[in-house]
Amino acid sequence: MLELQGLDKSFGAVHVTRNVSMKLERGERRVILGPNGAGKTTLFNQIVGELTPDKGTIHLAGQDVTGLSVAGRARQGLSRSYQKNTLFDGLTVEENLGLAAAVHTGHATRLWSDSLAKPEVREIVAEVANQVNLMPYLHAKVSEVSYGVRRQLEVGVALATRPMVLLMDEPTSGVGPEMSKGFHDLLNNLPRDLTILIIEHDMDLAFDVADTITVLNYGEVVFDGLPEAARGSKLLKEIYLGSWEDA
Ligand SMILES: Nc1ncnc2c1ncn2[C@@H]1O[C@H](COP(=O)(O)OP(=O)(O)OP(=O)(O)O)[C@@H](O)[C@H]1O
Repeated sequence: MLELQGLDKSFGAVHVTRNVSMKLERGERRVILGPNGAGKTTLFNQIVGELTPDKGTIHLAGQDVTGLSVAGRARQGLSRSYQKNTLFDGLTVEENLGLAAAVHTGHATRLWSDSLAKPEVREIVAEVANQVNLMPYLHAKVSEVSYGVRRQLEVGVALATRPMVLLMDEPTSGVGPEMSKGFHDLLNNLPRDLTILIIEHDMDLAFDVADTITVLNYGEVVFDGLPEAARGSKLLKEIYLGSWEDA
């Protein structure tokens, strides 16, 4: 579903991504782990289209999307859940989901209340609100909901574009252990045919939600395999200086 081949990226003399390749099958949930500075975010930005790789290709459902913009990739089914604040604070949760769905379905018009009334848009909003447990908050303004609900909504907005592949950059950063657990449950309850790639440095999340794990170190893939194998890997213990055993 998503295939990266030989992605290479340098900033001046700093070689940040080194010949990174991986393949995600449909429905696979893969977590990319790595210590600070390993190049995770730089890799993520190449996949979503915010950075152009110096070398290598990105294929989505068999199509080469390496030359496409962020929006072009989104149209092909690659959606990103933003950590950055991309929600409309003055609008309700329902309106935020509706706008994403309206843009995706081509129903976005100047009079956006009309867009939100379209049956196709309403259907997506209801489906996504259920998937990410937002039903109780639909009519609340984003500015009034908790940080945790905002994070759920960010995932919901990404899902409202009906992606084939969902990318997330450190989805539980900044949330406490309880909320983090709720987020793990949310991820585990998403449709099984959705392919998910998560960049993370929290090993708990990786072991809880991942089917497969890739570990980056100094921009290079040093592990690619099943979570059980990752747990037993000496190399990974070294990279994480013992913290691995606490995972
Ligand atoms: N635009 C840039 N210009 C120069 N160097 C950069 C740029 N972006 C990233 N780097 C460098 O590339 C390296 C990898 O950074 P990156 O943010 O991709 O790592 P990371 O694994 O996501 O780290 P973290 O977990 O701390 O977010 C770092 O040494 C960083 O300083």
